[in-house]
Amino acid sequence: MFKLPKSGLHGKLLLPGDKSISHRALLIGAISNGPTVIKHFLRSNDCLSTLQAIKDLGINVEQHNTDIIVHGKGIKGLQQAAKPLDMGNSGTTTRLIMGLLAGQAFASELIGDASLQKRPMRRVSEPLTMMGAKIQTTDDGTLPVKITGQALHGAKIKLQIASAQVKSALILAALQADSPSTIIEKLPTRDHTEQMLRKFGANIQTAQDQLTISVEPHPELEGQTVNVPGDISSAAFFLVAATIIPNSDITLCNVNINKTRTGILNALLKMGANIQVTELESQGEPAADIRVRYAHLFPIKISEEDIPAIIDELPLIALLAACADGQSTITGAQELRFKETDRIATVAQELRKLGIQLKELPDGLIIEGQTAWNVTDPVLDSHGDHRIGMMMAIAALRSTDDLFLNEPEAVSVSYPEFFTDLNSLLKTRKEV
Ligand SMILES: O=C(O)C1=C[C@@H](OP(=O)(O)O)[C@@H](O)[C@H](O)C1
Ligand SMILES: C=C(OP(=O)(O)O)C(=O)O
Repeated sequence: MFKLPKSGLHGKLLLPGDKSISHRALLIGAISNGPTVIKHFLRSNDCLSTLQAIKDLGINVEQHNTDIIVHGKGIKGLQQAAKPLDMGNSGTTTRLIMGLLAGQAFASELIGDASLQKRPMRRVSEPLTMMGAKIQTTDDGTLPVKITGQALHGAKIKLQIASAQVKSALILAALQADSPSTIIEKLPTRDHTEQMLRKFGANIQTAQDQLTISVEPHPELEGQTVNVPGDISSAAFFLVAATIIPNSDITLCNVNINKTRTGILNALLKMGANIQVTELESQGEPAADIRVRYAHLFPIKISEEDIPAIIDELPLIALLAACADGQSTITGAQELRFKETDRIATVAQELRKLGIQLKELPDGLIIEGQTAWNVTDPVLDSHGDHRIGMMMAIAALRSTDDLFLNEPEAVSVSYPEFFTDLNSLLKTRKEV
């Protein structure tokens, strides 16, 4: 159990690399010709699952701390793995690799940890079947998944849920099909796969509606250098911490500000947060330094069309709402129930321990702001979910009680240095 610190935040922080971009750089590097150099790669457990998977598929990888060189062998260069591929805790690895392996000339099996074994995989296997894929899940639609690689055909597929993982799996399969494919999203989701594949030489068009994606098969993908910007989903914990802890003033450096990811900035600004974004020159995805200071907060309404750009930050929105001046609502977020934990349930359960009043909806939460935080249980729990653990560590900074966190090590899934970085921002304040 970990005793949680209390203080305001000051100083500067360089965020670790973006998780979504790190996964994609490994996978796309593996199926490209020649070396791909990944700079500022995120060495978290989830990305290391992807790294191990491509090694198991016969790809040589050089590792120099956060610089990685992937020696890609082209789209037909992967080899059958000698054993089931272990996806660990990573939904992104699993779903993207399902699309990649569906069109290969060999069979694969995917396994994962207890949390990942509960997560739905038919959302990927069913649309892939429309391209001719042969994928078997358990009767519950979960891992282990068996993929018998097939010759795939192009298809027009309309997605039923807004998911970048599902979209990316279909794009990776469509690259291997016998004719062009069209994928139509329900709502625009993060577009790192499309952006990166274009950079590597693929012909992928996104229509003006931002929903319709056309994929030409069999591109000549050439290895590239990928500069991974800082992860806005990791920066979000400190954006929120500095906003809710009086006297805080921090600058988060080199944070990715891809518009499909900046829902947290938009929400903070709507709530009255004190944020300055200074865009940096960048050779890859856009990045910025973000200064944030303590502010008085107003309530917010988050609804379905807002969700994709803020999906992983919704637990933090619940915390912000608890500090705001009135009642906030999150709706249209049923996808939260299919993450590492059911994040509607775990957010409600954990924030209630601090005395925060909230109501669970099937697809979201109603949160009462500025109710007295009367701690009813000082032992908080990550439930093995990195984002819940980090959100509760930030919530604990607002409470005057001594609080503890169970399973703090879950943070390593996306942010192994989280507590070190948090402590550095707290220590800086003492020196001021
Ligand atoms: O494509 C990605 O890298 C991700 C997409 C999102 O999942 P969904 O596609 O299930 O919304 C997000 O929650 C996850 O952390 C990363
Ligand atoms: C949902 C997440 O990741 P994944 O789906 O890759 O497990 C996350 O990082 O919050």
